[in-house]
Parts: sequence; structure tokens; C-alpha cells
Amino acid sequence: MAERPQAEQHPRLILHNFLSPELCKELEFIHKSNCTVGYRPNVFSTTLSHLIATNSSHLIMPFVPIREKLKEKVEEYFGCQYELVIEFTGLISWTKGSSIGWHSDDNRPYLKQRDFAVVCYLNSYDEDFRGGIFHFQDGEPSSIVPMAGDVVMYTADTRNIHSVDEIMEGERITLTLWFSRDVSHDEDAKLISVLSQYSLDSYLPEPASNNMYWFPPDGALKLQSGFDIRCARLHMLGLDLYSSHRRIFSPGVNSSYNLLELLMRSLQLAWEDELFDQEFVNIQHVLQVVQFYCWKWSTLETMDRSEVSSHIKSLSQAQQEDITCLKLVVLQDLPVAETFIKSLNCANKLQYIFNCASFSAAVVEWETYSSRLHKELIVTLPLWRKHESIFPCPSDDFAETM
Ligand SMILES: O=C(O)CCC(=O)C(=O)O
Ligand SMILES: [Fe+2]
Repeated sequence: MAERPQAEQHPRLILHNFLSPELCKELEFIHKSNCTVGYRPNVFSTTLSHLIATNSSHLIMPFVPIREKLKEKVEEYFGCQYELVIEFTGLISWTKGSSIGWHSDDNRPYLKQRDFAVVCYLNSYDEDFRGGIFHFQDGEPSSIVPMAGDVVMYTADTRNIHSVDEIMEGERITLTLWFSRDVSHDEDAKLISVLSQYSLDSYLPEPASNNMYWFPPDGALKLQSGFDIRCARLHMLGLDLYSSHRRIFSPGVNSSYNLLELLMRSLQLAWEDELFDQEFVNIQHVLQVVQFYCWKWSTLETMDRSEVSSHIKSLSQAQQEDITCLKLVVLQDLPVAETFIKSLNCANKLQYIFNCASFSAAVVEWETYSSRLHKELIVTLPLWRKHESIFPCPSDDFAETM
């Protein structure tokens, strides 16, 4: 009997440069400023429902056009008779030590609704991480070297058993979606319902509970080892956190739990022996602005700085002590945190040096960016509610209201 063609035996599609470099960077910014400790060791994730629950609903806007484009491509390529629903959308990053052995994506009873998988690579092998090569057990191509903008689509069943090599260094970031024929697993319906539960009055982020950001997750119970991933990302850039509220805790009450609560309150950033006078509402706000700076760094560098005043003061001795005290709590296990931070950096990646004037510009630009997305969400949400589906709205519709 003649062999069935490969397309039938192993239905899969690889698309190069399907996502623009700018979208890859934007999604990387969203992930690095919002992710929580994930479902597998050394893995971090950002789901759309988490963005909504942390008052960052506007950050789902950049996902909307690409979700639609990917859905159309999956339906077209796999010749779907009926419209599919998106079952899950998430940003996932894998760090040193993470890997996954041979599996199909529907290999658990509670995953049987998954019909198609789509993995979009947001950063690149060798530049941002080493290891992390994707393999199919049978058929061609047998391996995929992740490159920013490339996409792999495959059926979630045993015709596409795959694995991912262990990450050796760096952070490998993907946008991962699963599609289903079963409308009862429609992610849109769930997201629209969650969106209705939260006020959309502001776009200032609110953190989830501290233990969701504690790494490794088993250390979160007693906080006796490990570190806060958000603070580790700041430390990686040479930035420290200062809380003017620390002094309200009397010495006996200064337990780690109390001090960690300071992350939920207003904070300032310090760099070397200088303090920015900008007050952030909480750690999530700090991280969003800092990661925005990392995303836009090269354009901010070239901006006219004459309008941007950088307000910096020298740190007093007492303020420096407060910074050290908070750091000892948030990066409890400093050697472990520093080893982890080092492993997040890929040796081949060009590192940049923090610049105060460009950072002040980033504070202003972050406001403009967030407020634009927030307005877009407010205009679009009634349409999503009406159609019970999340879809891109033509930009003309925004123009009238802005
Ligand atoms: O990130 C990848 O390349 C694939 C990940 C994977 O297989 C999964 O999450 O099931
Ligand atoms: Fe998989």
C-alpha cells in the first residue's frame, strides 16, 4: 500500500516572519512586566485572564489582531469546515533547566478539547537563549530552531508528538495558543465575562498576591528561600527599590511578610547612589515602566531630551539602609537570585547601560502608550460583548472617540 502523504500523516505548518519584530518586542515587554511563576519548573507565564485580573486589561489589545490572523491561518491550512474557537492564549517563557519530553498536546483527559496548537517564537535561538530546540518525533521538518517571528502550527494529537530541548541559558519566550472545535471551550466568552467583573476606570496595574511571583514556587510558603521574580528583573538592570513606608514598621514587626507587602504600595527607583523622585503606585507599575524602557530603549535614546527633566537626588545613608533591608527580603537568597539572573542573560546578547534621561522619557511614553490602549479597549468592549467574541476593530472606529 502506498504511503500516505506527509501532510496527512503529520499535519503541520511552519511560517517564517509571520509576526513583525515590533510585535515580538511588544509581547516580550508585556510578559517581562506581568508574568507569574508558571506551571512547570523554571517556566513563567502570562495569561490574558491574569492581565485582566491585575488591572492591565488594556494589555490584551496587542494580542487581538494576531489571535485573529492565526485563527484564520489555522482554519485555512487545516481545511476546517466549521469555525474554530481559541481555547487558550498565553505568553510562556522557559529559563535554564526547563525542557519537555515527547508528548502530544492533547495527552491528558482534561486537554482532549485541544485540536490545534500554535507556537509563535518571540525571540531567537543563540541571540536570546541557547538550547530550547523543538523536535517532531516523526516526519519533516524534524527540528525547528526558534527565531523571532516564526510560527509552528500542528494538530494536537499523536500525529505530532514533539519535545523541546533543555534551555541552557537565557529566556526563551513564546506566544502559545490552542484551538478547539468545541465552542464550550471558547476563551473569548470567558475573557469577556471576566472583563465585565473588573472596573476599567484606570490602567494602573495592581499586583496579584506576592506568592505568585515567588521563585521557586515551593519557597513561597515560608519565603525562607528564593526570590521575587519582579525584583530579580530590576536587580538584573542594576535598579533598586525604595519605599518611604518602611519606617512605619517597628523593628519587631519587620517580618518578611510585612516587608513584602511594601511591594503593593508606592515605591521609588534607585540607581547606584541616586533616587528618582517619580513615585510609582506599586511594584507592577515600576516593572511595567522599566520593561517599557527596555523595549523602547533605542528610540528613547534618540529623543530630544530638552523637554524631559530628569529628577534625581542623592540617596541618604538612611535611604540606602532601607533599600538594603527591602532587598534582603525580596531577594532572600541573593546568591541564588544572582545565579538565576546571570542565567537569564544570554552571553551573545548585547547589554545596555541604564540611562536616567531616557528613563524619564520612558515614564512619559508609558503613560501615552497605556492610555491609548485603554481608550481602544473602552471603545471596543461593547462590540465584543454584543458579538460575544473578541475581534479587531478597524482603527477608524477609534479615531472618532479619541
Ligand atoms: O515552546 C515550544 O516550542 C513548544 C512547547 C510545548 O510543546 C507545549 O507547551 O506543549
Ligand atoms: Fe507541546
